[in-house]
Amino acid sequence: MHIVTVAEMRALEEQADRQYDLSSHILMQNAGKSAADIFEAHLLPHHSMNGLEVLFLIGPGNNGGDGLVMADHLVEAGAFVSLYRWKERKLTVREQDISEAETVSELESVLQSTDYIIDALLGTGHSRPLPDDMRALLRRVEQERERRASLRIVAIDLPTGLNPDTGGVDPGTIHADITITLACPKLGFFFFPGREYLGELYVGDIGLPPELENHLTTEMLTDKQVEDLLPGRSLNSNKGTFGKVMLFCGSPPYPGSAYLAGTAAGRVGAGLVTLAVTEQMLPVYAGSFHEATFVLFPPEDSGSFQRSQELITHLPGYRSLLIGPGLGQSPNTREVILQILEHLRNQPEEKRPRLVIDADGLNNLSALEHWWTLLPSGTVITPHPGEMGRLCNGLKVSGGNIDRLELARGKAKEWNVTLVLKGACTIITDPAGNTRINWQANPALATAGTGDVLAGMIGGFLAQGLSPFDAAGTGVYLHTAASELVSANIGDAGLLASDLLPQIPRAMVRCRQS
Ligand SMILES: NC(=O)C1=CN([C@@H]2O[C@H](COP(=O)(O)OP(=O)(O)OC[C@H]3O[C@@H](n4cnc5c(N)ncnc54)[C@H](O)[C@@H]3O)[C@@H](O)[C@H]2O)[C@@H](O)CC1
Ligand SMILES: Nc1ncnc2c1ncn2[C@@H]1O[C@H](COP(=O)(O)OP(=O)(O)O)[C@@H](O)[C@H]1O
Ligand SMILES: [K+]
Repeated sequence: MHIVTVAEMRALEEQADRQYDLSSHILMQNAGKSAADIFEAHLLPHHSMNGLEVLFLIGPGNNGGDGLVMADHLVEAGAFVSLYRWKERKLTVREQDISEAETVSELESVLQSTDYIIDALLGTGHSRPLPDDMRALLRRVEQERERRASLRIVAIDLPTGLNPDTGGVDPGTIHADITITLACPKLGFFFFPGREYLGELYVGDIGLPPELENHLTTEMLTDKQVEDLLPGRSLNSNKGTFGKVMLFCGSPPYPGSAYLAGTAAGRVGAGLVTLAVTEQMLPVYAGSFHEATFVLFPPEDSGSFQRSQELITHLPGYRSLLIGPGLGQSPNTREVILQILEHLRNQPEEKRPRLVIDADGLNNLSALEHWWTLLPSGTVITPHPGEMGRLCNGLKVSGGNIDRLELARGKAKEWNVTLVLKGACTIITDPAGNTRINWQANPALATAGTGDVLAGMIGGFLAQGLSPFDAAGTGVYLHTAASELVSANIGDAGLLASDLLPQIPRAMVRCRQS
């Protein structure tokens, strides 16, 4: 599903008119019908439209027009609809226009009884700050919701005052419980603070021919897309079919990282997981990770060449290699990484394992000038904002605002990598600028070790033959989907990274069933 800027959305609408005779009027009819259908489906199975009280706040432009069409459909389906036209200060209740003098008190009484308020004030045409009286109206709606927890607010296309290009919000913008956006999600939905204002997001089809979107390169990850990307599982398969993953991860202070990443690689379906560990570390893993095999690695005080050669000797036959989680930072470790990278660069592409570098793999590299020139092509890197900052010479990288999109795109191209810029609404972008953004945000994931799980999942998908961009997108999406399954039981705090592991296969099943 493509994500659009306002300019792209307008261009799509213009092209639909020019090439397919889909006038603005037709698109609006489709938009209003689609919003009504989504609203009705959302109500079921607990509520029906019959007798439901719905108040529409209607703005001066096409967003208001969408609201009017939607209102007609709701009336037909049996709802009690009131319309408040903001510009004209005019209220219509059950088809009766309320006289101007009484509008204010009547609006107040409708507000106090309505089940739903539909925000069709402004959509993508919002420019300039919201006028005071519109802010006051929205504030009154917000107060009413605070008073009455059952009141629900539905935004059409977007919550009024949210900037669809940047995710900025006007001080008057209120949180929607549901946003029914039209045709495509808007770029600003994936950035903060806007992301917090949308509630549940639905996308309404307005009948734009899909081929109009062919040139768009930014997508929202969806169940359907990930389902299509998941590797097939033929009946006649063996562990070789699903690829082997090698991990160079974990060190005495951080033993759990290798376990979390390795198990995650297995949980996404990789055929075999091997940990390259020192003899000192072996007992830690042998007791907890029964399925793994091990490459015994010389200890850190032996020469880096001896260490890297041990791993390199075992690499043939491995389809992916994960370097980094829990590795620690030291000159020796950095040397080992550099020698492994040199070996991979000198291998023909079809023979070498696909590489994922995370955490201390990145931290070790970021100390070097032009570190990216050392990477083999097709590498995936998975920095969180702090690691990204280090990779960018100490730049301060934001947790979630729009700046991070341009940064990610620019750096994926400059560094020639598939870049996973982690955090709420993780961005995945490749050197050609293709971008996928994860809509899911879950604060339960903000805990140590969840990044190790993600890196392992991506390694596991690479081993199964997915391209770097697809493996990264699939891993990111299922990682949050697994966290949602955990959160369904425990809420949004208290998740341990290891809780994700058994939920990963369930997240894949859910994706396939959706
Ligand atoms: N044009 C089309 O073909 C389609 C448009 N659609 C709908 O149309 C919306 C965009 O329509 P518009 O371009 O008319 O934009 P809006 O309906 O968002 O608002 C534009 C109107 O609001 C006024 N306005 C802008 N900023 C304001 C502010 N701060 N305070 C008060 N008034 C302000 C403008 O002067 C203009 O009259 C979309 O969000 C979507 O809901 C959909 O129906 C799909 C098809
Ligand atoms: N609020 C959030 N919403 C969605 N995902 C999140 C959120 N906070 C953290 N994450 C995800 O959790 C993981 C944390 O990884 P990272 O910061 O590398 O931690 P660690 O190195 O301790 O494992 C990343 O995949 C990140 O995208
Ligand atoms: K709106």
